[in-house]
Amino acid sequence: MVLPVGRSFYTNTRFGRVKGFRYAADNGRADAPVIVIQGGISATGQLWRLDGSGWWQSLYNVFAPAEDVQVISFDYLGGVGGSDTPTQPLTVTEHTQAYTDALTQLGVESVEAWVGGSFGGVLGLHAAAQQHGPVIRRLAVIGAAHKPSIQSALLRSFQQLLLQHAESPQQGVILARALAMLTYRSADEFEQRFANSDDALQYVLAQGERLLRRHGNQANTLFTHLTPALNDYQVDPKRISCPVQVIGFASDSIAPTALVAELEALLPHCHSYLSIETPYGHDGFIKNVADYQQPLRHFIPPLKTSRLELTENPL
Ligand SMILES: CC(=O)SCCNC(=O)CCNC(=O)[C@H](O)C(C)(C)COP(=O)(O)OP(=O)(O)OC[C@H]1O[C@@H](n2cnc3c(N)ncnc32)[C@H](O)[C@@H]1OP(=O)(O)O
Repeated sequence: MVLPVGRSFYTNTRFGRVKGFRYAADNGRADAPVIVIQGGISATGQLWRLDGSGWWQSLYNVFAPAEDVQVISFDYLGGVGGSDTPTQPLTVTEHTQAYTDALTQLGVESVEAWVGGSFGGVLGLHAAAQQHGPVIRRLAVIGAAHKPSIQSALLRSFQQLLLQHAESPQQGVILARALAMLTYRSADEFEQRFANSDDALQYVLAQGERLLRRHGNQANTLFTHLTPALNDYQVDPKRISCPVQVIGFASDSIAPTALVAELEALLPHCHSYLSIETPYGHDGFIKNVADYQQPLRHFIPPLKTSRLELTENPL
């Protein structure tokens, strides 16, 4: 089955706006169960694209698009996509409330599964713990924990200092992202990948420049409106009644093994806990999908195999 696609879309993804959010929906039947998928702070709702450049492209094989589910993903408020930037930074609780309100506005009363990586996992934990909004029936938390690690909070504070002391906002973004990259990858990968620290420095600075090139001034709001929230949040796992699948990465410094194991131990209904060995650290949630896609598929309710064929818009 080939669905018509919108003017500028590469897949059958439909975009919409609700309560300041831009969202992307890969729709099956209009009444099909909803799966929410949210990525890290630099994510947009466009998870997959025909040319392979979607934010979480490797999840495409796991989920979408199938006729019997609707996959919904939001651009973050203050993020690099098309959602609004709030007048002032929101806390994680406020972000979560805004999300669940937007889902309610879309007529979603229950979410069959919330699949969240990194920031998206933190939001999923909050959404599942809150007593209002759509019911979350299953939650997959990938590379996230119920509170921030002290080291990652410290390094985010340094990112703020870099922004404040840089010669220009652009330079601030490059340096802050470069430092952030140290928290996204592991010491082992740097050891294997680079001949010396100059090569590694070139790589992380290139990542900062890449973020700036792609997103311009919006890249700045990542640091002013999103990352600060991550230094100060806590969710009580005991308030989460739905089954949770926890996926962690052995070399992750944002959600280190000790914290992820603590989350697993505190959850009333941990369906399964998977700790993946990888040199990619926190980026394991993007780079190591092949290592967890089977357990994730098993955790999420069965999807029919009648995949919708992707097509470019002929207009
Ligand atoms: C709490 C939270 O939510 S935090 C989570 C936030 N997570 C993120 O924002 C993701 C961060 N990670 C990234 O951005 C990574 O680059 C990923 C995951 C997107 C891709 O990882 P990989 O596939 O391993 O690619 P890699 O890190 O090598 O980067 C590739 C790019 O860097 C460039 N690059 C790689 N090495 C070098 C180098 N030594 N010098 C210059 N450029 C380099 C490549 O040319 C390529 O650029 P292009 O995409 O413009 O062609």
